[in-house]
Parts: sequence; C-alpha cells; structure tokens
Amino acid sequence: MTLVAGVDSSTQSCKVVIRDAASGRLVRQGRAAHPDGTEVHPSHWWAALLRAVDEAGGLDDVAAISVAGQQHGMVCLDESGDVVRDALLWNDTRSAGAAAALVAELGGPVAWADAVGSVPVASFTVAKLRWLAEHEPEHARRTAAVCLPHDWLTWRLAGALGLPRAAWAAAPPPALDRLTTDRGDASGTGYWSPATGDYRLDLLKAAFGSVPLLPRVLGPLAEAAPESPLRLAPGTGDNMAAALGVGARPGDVVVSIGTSGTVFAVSDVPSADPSGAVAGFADATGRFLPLVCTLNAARVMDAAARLTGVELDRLGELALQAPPGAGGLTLVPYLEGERTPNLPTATGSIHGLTLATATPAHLARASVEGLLCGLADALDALGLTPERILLIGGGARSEAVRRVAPTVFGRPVLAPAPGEYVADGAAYQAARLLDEDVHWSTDEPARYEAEAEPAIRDRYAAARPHILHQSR
Ligand SMILES: Nc1ncnc2c1ncn2[C@@H]1O[C@H](COP(=O)(O)OP(=O)(O)O)[C@@H](O)[C@H]1O
Ligand SMILES: O=C(CO)[C@@H](O)[C@H](O)COP(=O)(O)O
Repeated sequence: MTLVAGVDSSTQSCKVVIRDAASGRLVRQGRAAHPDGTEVHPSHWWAALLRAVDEAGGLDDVAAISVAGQQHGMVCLDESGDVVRDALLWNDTRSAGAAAALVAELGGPVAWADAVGSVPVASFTVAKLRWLAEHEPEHARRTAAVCLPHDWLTWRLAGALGLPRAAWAAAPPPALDRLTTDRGDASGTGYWSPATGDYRLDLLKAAFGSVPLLPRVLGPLAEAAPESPLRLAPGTGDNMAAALGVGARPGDVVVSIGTSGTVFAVSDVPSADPSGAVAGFADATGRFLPLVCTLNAARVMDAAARLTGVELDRLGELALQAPPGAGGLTLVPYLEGERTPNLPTATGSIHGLTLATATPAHLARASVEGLLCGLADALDALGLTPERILLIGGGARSEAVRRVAPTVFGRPVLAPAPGEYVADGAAYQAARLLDEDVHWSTDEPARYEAEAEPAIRDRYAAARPHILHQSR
C-alpha cells in the first residue's frame, strides 16, 4: 500500500492525516495545538507540524506529502531566511486602516476587484505589508522575502526532507529562491491576479514601497522539492484544500465553521465583486473559488460555553432545549470585529434580553443562531442558489449546529462525517502527484432538514446595526 500525508496548519492547530494513496482510506492521524493570538512566530507552526507528524506515526513509509495552511498570514524573512517578526494572521485587524488607504489610493474598490479579483480588507497580506511599512519601517527594511504560512512550512519541509527525522527541528532554512506557493494561496495576497495568473508587482510596490522576493507559483501537479525522495506537493490555502477534501463540485456551496466562517463554491470563471464581500480566489486545481469569510464562527460557541460555564457538548444540548429564535434573544457575534461585513472594530451584542430569555439554554441557542445568521448573510452575498450546502469544520461537529442550520438557511444542509477535510484535501493533492487521475470516493453525507424560521434572520437583521465599537 502506498501512503500519502496531508497537513492542515490552520489557525488553532495543525492536523496530519495519512491515507492510502489509491483509495483515500484513513490509515492514521495526529494533531498539535497552535498558540492563541493573532500574531504568531512561525516556528510554533513548524514545531506543531513535527509533533502532529510524530503523533501520526511519522513519514518513513509515506510517498508524498502536501501542506495546506491558513490563508493570508504575512511571513517576512530576512536575507538569511530568518523570520523578521511574528507573522500577522488573517484575523489580525490592525491593518484595517491600511486596507482602506490602499483601496482609496488605487481609485476605489472596482479597481481592486478588476486587478486581483478581491477588494483588500485587513486580512489580506497586501494590507499587512502596508501596515508594516508604516509602523515598523525597520522590520520592513529587513524584509527580503514575503510568503504565506503554507509557503513557509512547505519551504521548511523542502529543507528537511533529505535529513533524518531527528534533525528536522533544527534543519537550516533553504535559500530564499526555493520558496514556492500555489495559485489558491497566492490569490489571497492582494498582489496576484487569479484571472491572469500573474503577480501584480506594481500593487505590491505601491503598498510596501519595494518588491521583496516572492514565492514561485506552482501548478497543481508541480513539485516543491523535485530532488526529494518523499515527494512534496505545492500545497494550498486551507479553504482550497477543503474544497478538494470534501469533493466540492459545481452547484455545491461549502460552509466551513472553523475559527473563520467561510462560504465558498468552485467555479470555472474568475469573480470580481466590487462590493468586497466575495473574495475572488483561485482554487487548487486550476479553477476558481469565490469565497465569503466571517471572523466569528466556532469561537462564538467557545465563548458561549465559557459564559454559561459548560462544555461544548452540553452547550449544544442546551441550544436544542430552547425554542427556535431563542424566545427573541439575538446574538450579533462580532466578538473579534468582523470581516464581512467589514467592521474591524465592531463588538458583539446581545439583544432581546428578558427575564424569560435570561437562561443558559436561550443564550446557547442565540449563539448558534447568531453565528449561523452571519453565515446566512455570507451565503446571500455569494449570490448562488446552491444545489447542496455542505457543512464542515470543527463547529460542524456540533449536532446543534447541524440541526439549527436548516432553520436559518431556509434549506436542507448536508453534513459529511466529521473529519479533517482540509488535511484530506492536501493528502489528495499529494496523491495526485503519484497518479494524476486518482479518484477518492466520499461517503454520502447526512442530510438535515427542518422548517425554515425566517423570523430568526429578520430579528438578526434588525439587531445587526445596533452594535458598539471597541473602546480605546
Ligand atoms: N463538538 C463541537 N461543538 C462545537 N464546536 C466544536 C466542537 N468540536 C470542535 N469545535 C470547535 O471547532 C473549532 C476548531 O475548528 P477547526 O475547523 O479545527 O478550526 P481551525 O481550522 O480554524 O483551526 C474550535 O473553536 C472548537 O471549539
Ligand atoms: O482568511 C480566511 C479565508 O479568506 C480564513 O478562512 C483563513 O484561511 C483561516 O481559516 P481557518 O483557520 O478558520 O480554517
């Protein structure tokens, strides 16, 4: 049996799956936590990847590997390949002002949508680079190369794969010109165009003041370390890998409830939404991945569990005890600010509190409904009528989420068996290095149906404008 490995280096943790290359059968897996926070030294991702690989039984018998990672994060490297400062992650909102300035300087959102398929907000790498140039000019001057989390991990692996496992942790970084990326992740930078397949160095120069070295953009079947006996696939962004892992096909809308909430579809044509709601990403196969992203998803339930003093499973049970609409209790879940709508300084708010709704069950229900309302708005923004809605990500492990989702979305949802679909998609990309035509079959997802409850979204829409912004 030939084995392949897939890695998901996402916001909260690193997961590794090892699968049979021919059938996709899961053979073994591992995971390791990432530190909390919106800026992280990349060495933590490397350490977590190594721990997760070891927990998954190592790579000695594995033929190919691929790394998928959280999108957008800014990793700055100096001439020697050392990290210049902690990476600013996709959910770090300090670059919101920089993003707004960049949009204005290019002549408005239409110009950005036309240029790179997306209108930058704080999450995009280009906005983080502008922030760095303005606020940490010394770090900007030291920056010889810029890459993304999956690019950096793939590069570190390229430098380590020829060494014995014991030497990986301290393996020296390869030369900077060995940095690679793929179209999917490149499309989240704000300086690469999915429509033309080219870097927009003019936009990078205008944002950062100079053009550091950028990773080579590899095609889906190219190798990141052609000399390595363990074959290294190009990898991709985590949402692009999820699309591969879940086997998304035209007509599907994938709703992922992880640290971020994402709603996306595969498409044969690039998109360019000047409203900025839909990011016009590329996918990991040569197609496109229009995507709407919210900053507040699974962690809304984590916060509600803390508030109610229960574990997540109990929170779900409580949510299902309260009536649909939580008796009018409405949670607008902008706990980390929000990305779509673009409200980086917003805070969360609770509306409709009465003596009757002041119970843990009502709050639990309101938290599940609130995060789903944010995703229902994202689905509207995507502007597609889905044939199937597929629910994935850590938050979709919650039975309450799966049962409440059809009441909020107003249509049935499909829940694939709980799993690591980002890591699976990466493993599938690795399997395609060995056999381009390999096909992995997926189990029939569970179908959840319930009567639509439009009053939930109506009340949410009424509450949504009444938010406070962060105090200084
Ligand atoms: N049974 C569950 N009920 C609700 N939330 C859950 C459950 N299991 C995991 N989660 C949440 O899922 C999140 C992690 O999801 P994941 O997709 O792995 O995130 P990421 O990829 O962003 O690191 C955590 O916030 C965790 O609390
Ligand atoms: O910024 C985006 C998408 O544009 C996020 O979806 C990140 O890619 C992080 O993903 P998770 O860690 O939540 O999976």
